[in-house]
Amino acid sequence: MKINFSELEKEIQTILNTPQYNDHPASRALRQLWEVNQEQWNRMDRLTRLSDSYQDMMMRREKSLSERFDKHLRQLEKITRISDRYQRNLRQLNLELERTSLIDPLTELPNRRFIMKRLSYAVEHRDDALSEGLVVAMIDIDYFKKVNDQFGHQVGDDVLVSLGKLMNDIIHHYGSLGRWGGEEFLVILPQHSQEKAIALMEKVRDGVASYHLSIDHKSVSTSISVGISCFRAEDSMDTLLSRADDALYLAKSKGRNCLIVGS
Ligand SMILES: Nc1nc2c(ncn2[C@@H]2O[C@H](COP(=O)(O)OP(=O)(O)OP(=O)(O)O)[C@@H](O)[C@H]2O)c(=O)[nH]1
Repeated sequence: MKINFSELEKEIQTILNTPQYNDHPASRALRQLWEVNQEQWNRMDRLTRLSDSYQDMMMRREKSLSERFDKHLRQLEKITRISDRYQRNLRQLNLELERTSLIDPLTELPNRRFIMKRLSYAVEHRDDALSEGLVVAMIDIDYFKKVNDQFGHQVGDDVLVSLGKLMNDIIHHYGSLGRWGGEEFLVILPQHSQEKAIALMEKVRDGVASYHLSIDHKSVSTSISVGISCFRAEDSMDTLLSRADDALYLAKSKGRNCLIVGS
């Protein structure tokens, strides 16, 4: 049988409030039972409220912890993004720095430092057993001072850029061209016989001699002198280069617009 507690409570309350039952022997016991019951209800109620407020507190705490965790996570993501961007910029700057330390800013060809590195590599890694060896060619533009004097330094710069490109277009399939300094260039041909090197440099010399650069309705033409040096077993980088330099000097003294092989 299902007990209706609310009805039962009302019934007991009525009995306890009826004066004529006050002296009834069961009245005292019933009143005590009623008070114990009320006390237990109150305790239950306190426990339930305590448990509710404990759960509320835990939920608030969990919420605040999770909010703090999310905030830290967002900060961490922001720092990671900044650090990634910083590292990308740093890498870019390093690449730029490396590029500017090795590339001539005017002609955009390898500069003297870079071409020396390449020559040092070519000397170290040459194979003396091969029939064709390492050849260098030193190039100097003839009477370049006159170009500057006649047309101005800016036109002189344009001539250096154009000739650098023209010569590089011919040479880059076979070796490397770099700006040695001023109006001088250096060519490295890692695997060339003397004849092949002469033929190639003759093509370069001829290309420059027939080239006319037109600037402001003026035609600027130039020529180059070339000193060639082929690597010998007893050579160092210095002796190889100084033989090319001596050959260039001879080419200049022979009237320019020609090439000489160093002996
Ligand atoms: N426009 C310009 N001129 C330069 C640059 N570097 C060097 N020069 C010029 O190149 C000229 C070299 O002159 P010289 O050494 O007398 O040689 P040259 O007039 O070419 O005569 P030879 O070499 O004897 O045929 C100088 O006038 C330098 O100012 C440059 O980057 N730009």
